[in-house]
Amino acid sequence: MELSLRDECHRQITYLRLSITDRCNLRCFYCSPVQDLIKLPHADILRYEELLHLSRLSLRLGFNKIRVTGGEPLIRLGVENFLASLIQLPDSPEICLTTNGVLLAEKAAGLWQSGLRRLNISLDSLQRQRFARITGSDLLSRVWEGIQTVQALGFSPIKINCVVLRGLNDDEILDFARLSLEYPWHIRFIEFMPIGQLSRWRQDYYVSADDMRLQLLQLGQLEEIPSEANAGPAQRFRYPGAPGEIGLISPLSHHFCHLCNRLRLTADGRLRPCLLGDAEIDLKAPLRAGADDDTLQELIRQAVRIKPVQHHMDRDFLTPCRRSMTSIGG
Ligand SMILES: Nc1nc2c(ncn2[C@@H]2O[C@H](COP(=O)(O)OP(=O)(O)OP(=O)(O)O)[C@@H](O)[C@H]2O)c(=O)[nH]1
Ligand SMILES: C[S@@+](CC[C@H](N)C(=O)[O-])C[C@H]1O[C@@H](n2cnc3c(N)ncnc32)[C@H](O)[C@@H]1O
Ligand code: SF4
Ligand code: SF4
Repeated sequence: MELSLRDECHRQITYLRLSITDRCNLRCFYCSPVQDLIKLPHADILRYEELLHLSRLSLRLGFNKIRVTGGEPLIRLGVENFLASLIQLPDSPEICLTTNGVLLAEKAAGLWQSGLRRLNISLDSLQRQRFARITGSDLLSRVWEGIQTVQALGFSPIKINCVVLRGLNDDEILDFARLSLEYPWHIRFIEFMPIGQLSRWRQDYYVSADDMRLQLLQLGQLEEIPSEANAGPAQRFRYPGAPGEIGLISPLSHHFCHLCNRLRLTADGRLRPCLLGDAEIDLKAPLRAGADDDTLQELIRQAVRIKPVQHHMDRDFLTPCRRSMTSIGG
């Protein structure tokens, strides 16, 4: 059994993100393309047993963390059983879910029973009408109810992801930050990235993590929290005495590519070495053609070998990647 996978830059690759559907029950402004994409035919989406097989092979190669995402992962039927199967895989990988929270209240008990504990929830406004404008649906109260339900059940950590958009929600940074004074949640502010050919990206919407930090300092000093093993890309802080944390995710202004530890599997079974690059390795075709485990593992190693040193986007030089965020999974 191999113990670890390192790429050409000596980065240890341990974290696999699985997009289990390209479908979503929201149409977030910063994520959905300007015109509807053709949905992947069901037959093109990896079945749960295929996802489990590829996860098992990845864990044998040294991966130890798997995040289930989408589209919206909670709209896929049977997601609770799938999570339970992932959690029971050998070597107890860390299993996490990223969701928009719309179905959390009704699914929370089932998710808890599956063994899932780690939840990242997207929430871009605490104001009802604004939430509706950003996501296309008037569902803030349902998401809030979902967050309160998972908090009461004991899920931990609960991370709230907020993509900050100038003129749309950047005046709510302090309202979000205050949640870290009241709850043990990690409130994470994310820079808007140009993803997908039909993205609504415009420079004017972009707010840098440095600007977010300046606003955050109005509420108090920010104590830096050192990163843990397996941590994601957030720089972490805490207001003195607060039960929760603040995170800044700055893919454009201060990228974290030198620390990158991840691969992504798209809903249709392509392994992406980088979120912001278009290179992909098809695992679905060989898997369905009956490729043996060695062949599939060699393809995973190949994705690690071609991982770019870093992305090449910045605010002034943008090369939006072609695929939309919903089929990559964030
Ligand atoms: N450019 C870039 N952005 C990323 C990467 N990973 C996460 N992000 C951004 O951070 C957002 C939040 O990601 P999550 O799904 O919550 O996962 P995570 O940040 O890895 O979460 P933790 O493991 O809990 O820290 C994503 O939607 C992206 O916007 C990455 O590898 N590269
Ligand atoms: C694609 S969604 C998938 C999971 C789930 N539907 C959700 O919203 O949490 C995963 C993450 O991607 C983030 N995201 C989507 N488009 C983005 C963009 N253009 N720039 C930065 N983050 C983005 C969302 O905020 C969300 O936290
Ligand atoms: S995939 Fe997530 S971020 Fe994208 S539209 Fe759906 S809920 Fe919003
Ligand atoms: S942009 Fe690519 S290389 Fe950089 S952190 Fe994200 S996935 Fe990793």
